Amino acid sequence: MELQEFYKGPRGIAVKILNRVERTDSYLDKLLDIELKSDELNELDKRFLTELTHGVVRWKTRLDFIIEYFCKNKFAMQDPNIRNAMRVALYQILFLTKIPHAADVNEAVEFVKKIRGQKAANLVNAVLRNIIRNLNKLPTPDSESDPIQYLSIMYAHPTWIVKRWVERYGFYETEQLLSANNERPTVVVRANSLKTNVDELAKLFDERGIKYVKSKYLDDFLKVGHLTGIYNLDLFNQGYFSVQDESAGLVVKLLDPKPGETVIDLCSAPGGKTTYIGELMKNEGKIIAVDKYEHRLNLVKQSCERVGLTNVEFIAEDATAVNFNGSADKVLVDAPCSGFGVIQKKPDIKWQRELSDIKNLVKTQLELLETASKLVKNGGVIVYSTCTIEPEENIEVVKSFLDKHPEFEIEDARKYLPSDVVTNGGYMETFPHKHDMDGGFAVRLIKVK
Ligand SMILES: C[S@@+](CC[C@H](N)C(=O)[O-])C[C@H]1O[C@@H](n2cnc3c(N)ncnc32)[C@H](O)[C@@H]1O
Repeated sequence: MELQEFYKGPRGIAVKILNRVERTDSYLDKLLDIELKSDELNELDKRFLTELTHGVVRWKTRLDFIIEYFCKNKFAMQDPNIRNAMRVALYQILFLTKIPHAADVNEAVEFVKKIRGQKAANLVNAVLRNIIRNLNKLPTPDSESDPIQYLSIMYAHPTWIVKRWVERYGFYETEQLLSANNERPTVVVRANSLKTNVDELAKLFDERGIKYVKSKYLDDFLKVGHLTGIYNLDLFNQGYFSVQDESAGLVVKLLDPKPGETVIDLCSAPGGKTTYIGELMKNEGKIIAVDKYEHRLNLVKQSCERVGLTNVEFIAEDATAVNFNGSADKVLVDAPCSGFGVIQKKPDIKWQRELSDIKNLVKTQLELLETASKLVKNGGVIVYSTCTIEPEENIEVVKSFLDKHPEFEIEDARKYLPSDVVTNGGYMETFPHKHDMDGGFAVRLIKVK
């Protein structure tokens, strides 16, 4: 029998995806997307598959710590199929408590028996049943002797990140941040003002039985909870709304695009901010959407079409290499970054990034700002933003840029944004544990001469 034949159903496919994430550093969502597009699973199973893969990646080292303890340190040496089948089972035992534990164990045992034989299945069975018997006395690392290791395991984040955050925020705030990062992400949508308004969209959601609350930060945003299948809704396909986190929406509010202006979006794909910019400009004026990768720029094109924007030009180009002068009113640099503000949505990021990535990204971020400085007119505005909370990629980049460019200065973000997302330095900083949205950074720079 081909190995592929074993990876059936949501649990089997989850193991296949998790094996590949571990082996190849592939992005979880890309692998998941392939499976979600196939007809092999029904809607319910697709949701379950997403829950299992995200859940296991989110809690990986916590799950491993428990299994390793009950495996008497033989877990790490097991074949990836066995390890991931056990993680999938333990994730269900700990976090999806509606499913009877016996079913979680049986599925894992049967899968391992087929793929690795009876002896391996016996080990899986014995360990998982032992864990179930000891659910009220699971092992925990000692928080006193090694607080970093404690947080790192209990909240499943790499030690090097935890260490950085404890140094920056202290133990208790780091614990809150790590805990918020492990929440299931909330889906937030933005009403498309070209086609509807937030009250009408709310009514349309009511008619479809979709629950929501209004965003407390943005008038045109609704938070719809943990809804899956949002992209399949008729209203989405008809362009009535886009899915966008509030932190991303706030970046566009800070840019404050107006009808008739010329706005350049230097890192535009997949287009969440481009479309919001276009909606606020009421489809009047010009937007130039740039991205380094043609295939990603196509996503921006599709989104613009879906929401009904007709004033967007698309340029697939490395924005650090373009050498042209411009006279844009506004330039958005939504830079590639480490993504540590979006760990809720992309839990694999925390395991894939290394400290050296941050240093390499800073170079590109500064180069992008350099390009932006040439494209914006006197009196014009650059907004520099990221979806990370790492100062090296945020305010430190801005400081380096301003040292070299005295013709720019920071304009206080309070003029555009609610004050609780603005720091004393006048720039936006958001955090999952403080604002219940993605972590992010944005600063508004004016070219004063
Ligand atoms: C954070 S994402 C942008 C998200 C987008 N603004 C949105 O709101 O949907 C960063 C984007 O920058 C693009 N990018 C990376 N390096 C670039 C470069 N040198 N020039 C232009 N685009 C670049 C990536 O392809 C990626 O699409």
